[in-house]
Amino acid sequence: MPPAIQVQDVTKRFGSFTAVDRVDLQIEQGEVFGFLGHNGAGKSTMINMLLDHIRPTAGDLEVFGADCQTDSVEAREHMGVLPDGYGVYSGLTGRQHLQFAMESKGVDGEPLNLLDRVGITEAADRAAEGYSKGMTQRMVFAMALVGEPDLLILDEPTSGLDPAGARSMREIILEENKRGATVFFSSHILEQIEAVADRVGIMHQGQLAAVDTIGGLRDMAGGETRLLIATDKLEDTHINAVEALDEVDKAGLTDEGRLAVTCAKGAKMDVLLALDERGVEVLDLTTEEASLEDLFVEYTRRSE
Ligand SMILES: Nc1ncnc2c1ncn2[C@@H]1O[C@H](COP(=O)(O)OP(=O)(O)OP(=O)(O)O)[C@@H](O)[C@H]1O
Repeated sequence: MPPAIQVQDVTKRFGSFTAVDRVDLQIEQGEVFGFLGHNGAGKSTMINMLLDHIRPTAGDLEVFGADCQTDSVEAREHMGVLPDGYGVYSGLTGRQHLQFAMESKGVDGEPLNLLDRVGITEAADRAAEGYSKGMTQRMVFAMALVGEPDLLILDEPTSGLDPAGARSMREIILEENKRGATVFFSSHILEQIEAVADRVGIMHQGQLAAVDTIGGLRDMAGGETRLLIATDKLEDTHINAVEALDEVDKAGLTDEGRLAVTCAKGAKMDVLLALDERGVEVLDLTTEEASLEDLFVEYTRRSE
């Protein structure tokens, strides 16, 4: 079984500027893969090479075993694509856009079913150029779903969507994955990726800074955790004592007067004991795992 996406040593230069720098990436069939990076990190450039809209300066890209450049027609047959910034056809309704997508893929079906799935049935017979940004995004997503593609390539799929729209998009992504589709989607909205992705790749300045599961990234980032502790009393000596513990990175007071401690995951008990020994009673304790946002900042900082 070939991988859904195989990228080997790919570089893309625009003049003297390197937009993608020696990237290797393999995505297995059935994965939901989140492609994360700041503006300008190289995400769309990678996607455009998969679609053969631009050619790599060096390296190879394959989709389901088909070379994206020399065998681009076959590669494209596997894909349903939601591009970044789709230009609608003037004068065509939403329904006609779907009909057009079906004809180009040689697929029979009822456009309304897909428009219904993305929640814009009522606008089906209005000209799409009058759609709002979110409605256009939903329509283009419906076009990507035509023909149950093996691979969904979604470039910033939630851009322009309200929170309900973003949630429904995530639900559809998971449904598509359940029926067997591999999903590759780019975003700089971390929670979107955290909510659905099996694995995450972090692009930074054209390079793939890290690829792993969210759990794996957390472990690699040191497995730190943040404790928020409400106590009956708290003096500087208590805070200093906690901060002096081996596996504690920092300890300080929050605006609400709680003790905030960043420490290794296993150090929680040491912190509580240190407080107990000094007669400080713990009234409440919450633990926060590092968010994907923290990991992202950590990785991009490290690869600079
Ligand atoms: N055709 C082009 N000519 C010159 N430079 C380009 C071209 N296309 C992209 N770039 C540059 O390559 C870099 C990567 O751009 P890319 O669009 O891939 O980023 P991105 O990660 O998709 O960003 P965003 O999140 O803003 O969409 C940017 O610095 C961009 O200016």
